Order: sequence, then C-alpha cells, then structure tokens
Amino acid sequence: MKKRVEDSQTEQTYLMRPIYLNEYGNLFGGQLMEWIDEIASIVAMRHSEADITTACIDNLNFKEGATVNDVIVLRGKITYVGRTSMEVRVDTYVESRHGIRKVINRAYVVMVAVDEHHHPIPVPGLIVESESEKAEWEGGEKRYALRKERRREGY
Ligand SMILES: CC(=O)SCCNC(=O)CCNC(=O)[C@H](O)C(C)(C)COP(=O)(O)OP(=O)(O)OC[C@H]1O[C@@H](n2cnc3c(N)ncnc32)[C@H](O)[C@@H]1OP(=O)(O)O
Repeated sequence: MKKRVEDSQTEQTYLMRPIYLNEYGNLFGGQLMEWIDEIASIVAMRHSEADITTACIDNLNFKEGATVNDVIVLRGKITYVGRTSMEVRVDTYVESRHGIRKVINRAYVVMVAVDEHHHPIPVPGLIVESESEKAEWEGGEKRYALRKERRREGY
C-alpha cells in the first residue's frame, strides 16, 4: 500500500500565551519542541495507521523568536519513508494579523511505527508527485543514509 503526502499532512495553530514564554519574553524552545514532536507524531500516525515512537529530531533551526499574542502555526508533512521509519518535516510560522506567514523554525523528525510490543513494523510507501515532494524525498534519502552512518560510527 502507498499513501500520498496530503493524506497525513497536518496543521496546528496556537495563540502565544505568557506560559509559553521564557524569561526574555520569547517562545520557550522546549515548548516549541513539544509541539513539533506532537504534530510529527500525528502525521506519522495518520500515515502508518499505527502507534509510533520518536527516534530522533534533527535539523532544529531556530531562525527567529515569537512573543506574546503572536499566532503560531505548525505544519507537518511526510518527506521520506524507509521500511519502518518515517521522516516528517515540521515548519513553524508566525502569522501576521493579515495572514502572512514567516518561518521561524524548521525541523526533521524521524518516527518509527511500532506494534503492541514496541517492535518496529513496516509502514506504507509514499507516493511522491510534485517537484517539491521529489526534492524532499531525495533530501530525505541523504539524511536517512547520514543518520545510519552516524549511528554506526557514533559521531
Ligand atoms: C513521542 C514519543 O514517543 S517520546 C519517546 C521518545 N522515544 C523513544 O522512547 C524511542 C526509544 N527508541 C526505541 O524504542 C527504538 O530505538 C526504536 C523503536 C526507535 C527503533 O528500534 P530498533 O530496535 O533500533 O529498530 P531498528 O534498528 O530495526 O530500526 C527501526 C527503524 O528506526 C530507524 N532508527 C532507529 N534509530 C534511529 C535513530 N536514532 N535515528 C533515526 N532513525 C532511527 C532505523 O533506521 C529503522 O528505519 P527503517 O526500518 O526505515 O530502515
């Protein structure tokens, strides 16, 4: 079975409240990581139709901050699948009052589908259609190989 990127694509919106801020009045990085992990989990569950666990979060680039009353939008989509793992790209935006979005963070999260004994299980393949989906897939292949090498060689 194969599924499309749009089948599992997910968007979440938050209004920045004081509890999400750090001592400098900016969005707390740990809070954003929780939201990223949550949306990536939902995308992976929708794609695999199974339980999942987080294997790694990488390429977590904090480009800009956000502050109170900002509207924060997270968008997650599958970019690459292996046998049991799925790579999910999560982009985080601040949305202006006119609906214009500025990227403040981009992360790649690897999720693994698991059975009731927490053993990895195969996931559906991915249908890549558009040019941007093909480019993401090629990038995902490279990141997959790099992560494997890092684990093997321990760097
Ligand atoms: C939201 C939350 O779940 S929070 C919890 C945080 N996460 C956890 O506790 C997970 C703890 N880790 C684990 O349980 C295990 O390491 C698992 C399930 C992720 C992987 O199990 P392993 O026994 O290592 O299985 P295995 O070596 O067969 O790897 C399974 C897949 O995971 C991938 N994988 C394993 N470790 C990593 C890693 N560190 N980074 C990226 N991918 C990984 C493998 O490439 C493989 O993918 P593929 O089947 O597409 O080729």
